[in-house]
Amino acid sequence: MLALRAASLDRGGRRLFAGVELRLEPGRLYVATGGNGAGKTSLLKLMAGLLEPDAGAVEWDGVELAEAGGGYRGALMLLGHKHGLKLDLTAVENLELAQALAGGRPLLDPAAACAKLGLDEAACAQPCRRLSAGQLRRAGLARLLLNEARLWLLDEPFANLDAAGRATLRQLLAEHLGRGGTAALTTHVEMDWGDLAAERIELAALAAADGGDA
Ligand SMILES: Nc1ncnc2c1ncn2[C@@H]1O[C@H](COP(=O)(O)OP(=O)(O)OP(=O)(O)O)[C@@H](O)[C@H]1O
Repeated sequence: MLALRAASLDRGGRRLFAGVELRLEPGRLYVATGGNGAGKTSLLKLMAGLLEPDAGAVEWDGVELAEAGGGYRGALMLLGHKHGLKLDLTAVENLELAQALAGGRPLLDPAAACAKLGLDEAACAQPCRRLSAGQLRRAGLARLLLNEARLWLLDEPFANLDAAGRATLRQLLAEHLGRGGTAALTTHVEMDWGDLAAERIELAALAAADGGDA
């Protein structure tokens, strides 16, 4: 389980939040919301161990991320707001590479993962530079299906997706939570989370609770 303990984060000379206590429980979805520059991506990077807290701690199963090392990387699937695909490779080739590099137990083969994200064979067989923005997003999200990961951290995963793509992603999230996984994501899309029972993390509220500059 990931936990922020009295965590503070400054960026660009500005305090984004301070003293945040947060536990990401198994089977739960957390949705970070806030305007541009509010700190949503920074919060995910802090959770991923890509940024260090300026005060307090971020822990995985009770161990600070800096110490948790490979155990944490194997449990984590982080998808940034960029698609992260190599444009000269096909979607399947990208996924083969991602699966080989990932730490967790393999779950699904890359072609099947592409198909589950609604990419047809023609889309999967051409270099990613020829795909549309929504197709690129789908190919990037297919990485969620490749390897077992207890914690998904997803930055703007609904961006560029049409209604069918959004429904697919919701289904993937529901299946992940149903397996006891945890997910935290950022979004600008207002949606009814329904059965997913998302818990909101409102960046403005975190900042207001602290207030002031770094
Ligand atoms: N590499 C960086 N160096 C310094 N400051 C940064 C850096 N990246 C982001 N910031 C600052 O951190 C603050 C939060 O940025 P962040 O990207 O976390 O916001 P966000 O809520 O994800 O925004 P958006 O909705 O626009 O994606 C902003 O004030 C931004 O200028």
